[in-house]
Amino acid sequence: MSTNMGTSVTSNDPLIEVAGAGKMYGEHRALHNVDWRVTEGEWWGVVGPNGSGKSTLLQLIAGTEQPGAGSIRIAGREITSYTRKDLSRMIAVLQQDGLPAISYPVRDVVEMGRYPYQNWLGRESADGAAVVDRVLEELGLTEMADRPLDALSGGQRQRVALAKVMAQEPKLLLLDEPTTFLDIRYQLQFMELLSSWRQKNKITIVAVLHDLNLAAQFCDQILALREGMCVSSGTPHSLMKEENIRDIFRVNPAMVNHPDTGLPQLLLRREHE
Ligand SMILES: Nc1ncnc2c1ncn2[C@@H]1O[C@H](COP(=O)(O)OP(=O)(O)OP(=O)(O)O)[C@@H](O)[C@H]1O
Repeated sequence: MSTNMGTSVTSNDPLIEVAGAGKMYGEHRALHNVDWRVTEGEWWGVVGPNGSGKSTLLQLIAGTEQPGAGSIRIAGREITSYTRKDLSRMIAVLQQDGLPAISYPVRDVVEMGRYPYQNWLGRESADGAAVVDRVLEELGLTEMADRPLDALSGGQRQRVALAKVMAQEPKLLLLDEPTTFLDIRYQLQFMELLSSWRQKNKITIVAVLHDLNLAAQFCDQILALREGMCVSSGTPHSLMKEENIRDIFRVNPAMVNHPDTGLPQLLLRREHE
């Protein structure tokens, strides 16, 4: 197995290339024949009903599950050709409840993001402490760096989880419903933090999101799955149309344009008035 990172993407190689990917769990088909290309620097939202295969797709790209059919290529190479440590230098994953309420101090948790850069003695050659300081500062966590995680609110803990993946300095960030447990203010704050971090560091983001309005406001492109298949992909304007939403989610929507940006936003119509 090669340890050559080879993470620079040539102009022809997408950062992620999913080709004919399928995944079975026993008799259950979680994904079927998914083709998808993500170019470096893009922010994709992955949407779809419960059980449509979003998390499974993310796990294939993270390398934590193997496809039963097709292939996953990262930066032009089969994902299986990378070592686990190579992948963790390149890809960070953040789940919906990013960190459990344990008694570890904030700084220690953020430092864990530096693990992929440490040797077997737990030391790293680059100045990891400076990276951790900078990330704590950027996310407004410096004041609470010594507080234990279990003394923070869920929203603050999710900010620490974001700090930990930022300290990892990935090229690609995979997020699985990261705003699920956040109130609307923290949801927006979380997405804005991601957005400015992405602009500064030119990273690529793939985020599974249930909130279509947030997806439309922040993502460049959206991929929609239904019953394990890719049913639509494109810009928020092209995807967020009444007929698409009705078809994918089986609800009756009304679309409006955001008054600030003109981006499509969705209102739900009640079935019975
Ligand atoms: N480890 C597993 N073992 C068996 N079945 C699984 C496993 N993981 C997922 N599945 C099944 O595969 C299908 C797709 O699941 P997945 O979690 O990818 O969907 P999802 O779109 O992320 O759903 P949600 O929006 O509810 O989180 C579901 O029917 C699920 O029950």
